[in-house]
Amino acid sequence: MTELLHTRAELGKARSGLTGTVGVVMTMGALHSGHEALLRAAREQADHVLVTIFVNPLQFGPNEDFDRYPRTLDSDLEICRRAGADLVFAPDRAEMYPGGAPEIRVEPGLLGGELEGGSRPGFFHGVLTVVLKLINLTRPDLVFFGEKDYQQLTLVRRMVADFDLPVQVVGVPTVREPDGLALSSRNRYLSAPERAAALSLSTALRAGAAAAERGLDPTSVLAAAHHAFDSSTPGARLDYLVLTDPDLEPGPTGGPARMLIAAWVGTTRLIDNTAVRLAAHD
Ligand SMILES: Nc1ncnc2c1ncn2[C@@H]1O[C@H](COP(=O)(O)OP(=O)(O)OP(=O)(O)O)[C@@H](O)[C@H]1O
Ligand SMILES: CC(C)(CO)[C@@H](O)C(=O)[O-]
Ligand code: BAL
Repeated sequence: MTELLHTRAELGKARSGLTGTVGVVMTMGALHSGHEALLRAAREQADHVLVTIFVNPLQFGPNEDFDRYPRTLDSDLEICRRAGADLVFAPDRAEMYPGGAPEIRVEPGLLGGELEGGSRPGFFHGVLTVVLKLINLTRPDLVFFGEKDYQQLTLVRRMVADFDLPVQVVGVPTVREPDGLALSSRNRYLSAPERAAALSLSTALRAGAAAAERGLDPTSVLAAAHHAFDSSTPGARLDYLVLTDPDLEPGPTGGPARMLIAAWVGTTRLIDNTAVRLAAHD
C-alpha cells in the first residue's frame, strides 16, 4: 500500500515505522517513464521506497515556468502505487518553507554557476537547498537521481561528499522515447512541430558520440555535434553544447567524457547529455 503524506509530522511518523533500508526518489511530479526507472531502481536496491513530489519555488527564476509547471498528483500517485512505493511525501510550500524563502542556502560553488547555473541564476542554490532539506526530512539510505539532469546529479554527489551526508547517491541512466528524445516533464509543453525540432538535442549528442567513436579529436567531435544540431529539423535554438570530463571539469583529452546540451524549442528549454569515449590525443 502507498501512503500519501502532506506534512512533515506525518512523514516523521511514517518514516519511523520503516525498518530496513529506505530509497528516496525526489521529483517535481508530472511523473513519466523516466521517473519510473528511478522508482524501479529504488525498489530493487532498498527495502522501502519513498517518493517526494514538490515543485520547488526556490529553483525557478522570476520569468520561468513555476506557475504553469504541470501538477498531476492523482496520476502521479497511481504511478507510485504501481511501482510499489511505500510513502509519497507531497508537501505544500508552507510545509517546506514555514519561514518563507530561506535566507541561508547551499552554495553550489563554481560549477553551480556554469551551464544550467549560467542560464538559470540561483537554480542550483534552490535545488541543493531543497535536496538537503528533503534528505534531512526523509533520512534515506540511498537517493536516486536521473542522469538526464547530469549537472544536478554531479552537484548532489559533491554536496553529499562535502557535507558528509550519510547517504549513497545512485545515478540512473536516461530513459528516452524510441526516436531518442529524453523523457522530461516539460516535453508536454511541446506542439507537434516543436516535438520534431526537439529531436535536435539527442541527434547532436549521437553525432558527437559517433565522431568520438571514429577517433576524432575533441574539437572535431564538438563540430560534428554542432553540424548535426544545425542540420536537424529547424526550430531549436542552442543555449550550450559542451564536452567535459565525466566530473564536468573542462578540457578532456582522451578516455571517458561527457557531452551536454541545452536548447530552447519555442518557449520550452530542454536539456540532454551523453557519455562519450574520446580517443587519446596529444
Ligand atoms: N528521462 C529521464 N530518465 C531518467 N531520469 C529522469 C528522466 N527525466 C527525469 N529524470 C529524473 O527524475 C528526477 C526528477 O526530475 P523532475 O521531476 O524534474 O523531472 P523532469 O522530467 O526532469 O522534469 P523537467 O521537465 O522539469 O526537467 C530527477 O532525478 C531527474 O533527473
Ligand atoms: C531534485 C529536484 C526534485 C529538486 O527540486 C528537482 O530539481 C528535480 O526534479 O530534478
Ligand atoms: N529537472 C530539474 C528541475 C528543473 O528543471 O527545474
